Amino acid sequence: MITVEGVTKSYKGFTAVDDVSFVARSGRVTGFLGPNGAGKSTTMRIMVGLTRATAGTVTMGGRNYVDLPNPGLEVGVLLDASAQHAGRTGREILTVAQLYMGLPRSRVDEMLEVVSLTPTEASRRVGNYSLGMRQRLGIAAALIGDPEVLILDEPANGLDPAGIRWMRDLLRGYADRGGTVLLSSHLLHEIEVIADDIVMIGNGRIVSQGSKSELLHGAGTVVRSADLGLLQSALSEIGIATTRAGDGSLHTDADTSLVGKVALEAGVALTELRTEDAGLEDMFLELTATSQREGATP
Ligand SMILES: Nc1ncnc2c1ncn2[C@@H]1O[C@H](COP(=O)(O)OP(=O)(O)OP(=O)(O)O)[C@@H](O)[C@H]1O
Repeated sequence: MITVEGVTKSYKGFTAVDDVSFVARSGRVTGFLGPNGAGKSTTMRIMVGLTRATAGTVTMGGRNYVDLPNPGLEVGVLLDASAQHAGRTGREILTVAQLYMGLPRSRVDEMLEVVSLTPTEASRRVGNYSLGMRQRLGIAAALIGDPEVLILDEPANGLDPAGIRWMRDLLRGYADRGGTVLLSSHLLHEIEVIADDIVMIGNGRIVSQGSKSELLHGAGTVVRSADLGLLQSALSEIGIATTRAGDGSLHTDADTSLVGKVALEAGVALTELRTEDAGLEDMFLELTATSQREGATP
């Protein structure tokens, strides 16, 4: 579990992270979402002691990262896949981590296999790796100590579709075995597919957080019928506004039970009645509108 409490980071009068608090729970994948410059990387750097917070604390399993005696055994970190020594081979980088953490030598080959780097690739210098290969190596280095917590900044960057699917399955399995995964992304679809919980940040402040189902649920009702005109007027008589979508369905903010009742009383047979899920993209653009460079209107 990661507990972030009141974390603030100011740079000469500019507040990059402003009183951020959230919990990433064990057994769950927590997606940390926000537009460019929102403060995701700064918050993650603070978590692992690379940037000093102006205020606030971050603990993992109750302790500060900097106080962990052998941090790689407890927290796996991938902040910047290109930050590895370009002159070392992939195998050397994992071997350094293995020696440093006091792990058996066999862990290196195990990890290369987990991230699908071939022996030939592992013997090439990292400076010649593609971005996707660096991400794979970075994930291997994060996982090598079999930690309980994973902190990954944009891990899907540079991965091909098969690589993204592989990473998704890997992180899902990791969380299902009780691990805590915090991953930042601005790839909304990725977060929508993989995350159990979502923390959204804009301009350094948390704008929304909760389980994915809570956040994306309850945006109104979608209804279909051969007689939508009659239903529309029955709803409008009791003050419920509706809109017709291009696909022929009717949308309203009222909840499904009320719409169903009105339809029954009006004698309108429905072919579909369901809660409308808010799309993550719409929600993201709306909640982070003030920090979007391109404005909020899609
Ligand atoms: N060392 C620093 N000095 C001054 N400002 C900084 C420093 N580090 C980060 N910032 C600023 O803090 C803000 C948050 O940056 P951060 O890298 O945390 O954003 P991010 O959400 O990770 O963005 P991205 O999705 O683009 O990676 C930005 O405005 C950035 O310019």
